[in-house]
Amino acid sequence: MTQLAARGVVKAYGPTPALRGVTLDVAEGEIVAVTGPSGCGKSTLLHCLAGILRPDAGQVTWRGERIDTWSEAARSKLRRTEFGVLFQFGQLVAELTAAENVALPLLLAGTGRREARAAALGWLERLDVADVADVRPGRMSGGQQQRCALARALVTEPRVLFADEPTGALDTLTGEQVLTHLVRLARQQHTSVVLVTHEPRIAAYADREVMLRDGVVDTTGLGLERPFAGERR
Ligand SMILES: Nc1ncnc2c1ncn2[C@@H]1O[C@H](COP(=O)(O)OP(=O)(O)OP(=O)(O)O)[C@@H](O)[C@H]1O
Repeated sequence: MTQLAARGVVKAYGPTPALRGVTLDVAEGEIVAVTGPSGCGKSTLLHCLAGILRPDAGQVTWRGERIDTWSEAARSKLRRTEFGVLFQFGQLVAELTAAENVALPLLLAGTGRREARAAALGWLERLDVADVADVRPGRMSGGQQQRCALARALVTEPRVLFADEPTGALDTLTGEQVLTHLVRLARQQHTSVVLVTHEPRIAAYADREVMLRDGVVDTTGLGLERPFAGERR
C-alpha cells in the first residue's frame, strides 16, 4: 500500500529549478533510494516529501491525504509524530549527552523523563552505542554520533525515515555499519525509508532505486526493482 507519494512535484529556488515534475510512490515498509548526480534535486525531493518544503506545484500525499496544503504547524506535527529524519551530520545537540539527545523527541512529545531515558537507553543498546550514553557528541567518533542520531530518529517509532546522505561523512566501513543498522531496524519496525545518496554502493541496500536527473525521474532503465534486495534483509 502506498504510504507516501509525490505527484508531479515542481520546486524552484528563485530562478533555479530543482524539481520539474517528480512522481514517486513509497509503499509501507519499503526502502527507496533516491539517487542521481549532485544538484539533480534529491534533497529538495526529500524535503518536499517530509513536508519541510512546500512544492510550487504538484501534490504530496500521506496515506492518501494531501499534506502540501497543510499549515506549517500541521506539517510540523506530522514530522514529529510520524516521520524521523537523519542527515549527513547527525546534528546532535552538542550540550546534551547521547541519551539526552535520543530522549529529546520523546520529551517534546510529552513522555515523562524516566520513561524517555529508558527508551533512549534501549535504542542506544540496539545500535551498539550504549557505552556512550552519558557522553556528549564532541567526545564521540563520527560513527558513534551517527548511530546516536539514528537512535534519535527512530525513538518515536516513525512510519517513515528520511535519510539524506546518512553515511556521507563516514568512512566506508563505518558507513556500512550505520546503514546495516538502519536497514535492519527499519525492517523490524516496518518503517518506510527514503534514502538519498549519490553512492551506488549505499543505494544497493534499498528495495528500489529512483534516479533523478535535472529535476525529473530518469526512466532510461534504472529505477528498476532490485531482484536480489531480499538477500540483504
Ligand atoms: N536553498 C537553496 N537556494 C537556492 N538554490 C538551491 C537551494 N537548495 C538547492 N538549490 C539548487 O536546487 C538544485 C537542486 O538541489 P538539491 O540540493 O535538491 O540537489 P541534490 O541532488 O540533493 O544535490 P547534492 O547531491 O549536491 O546534495 C540545485 O541546482 C541547487 O543548486
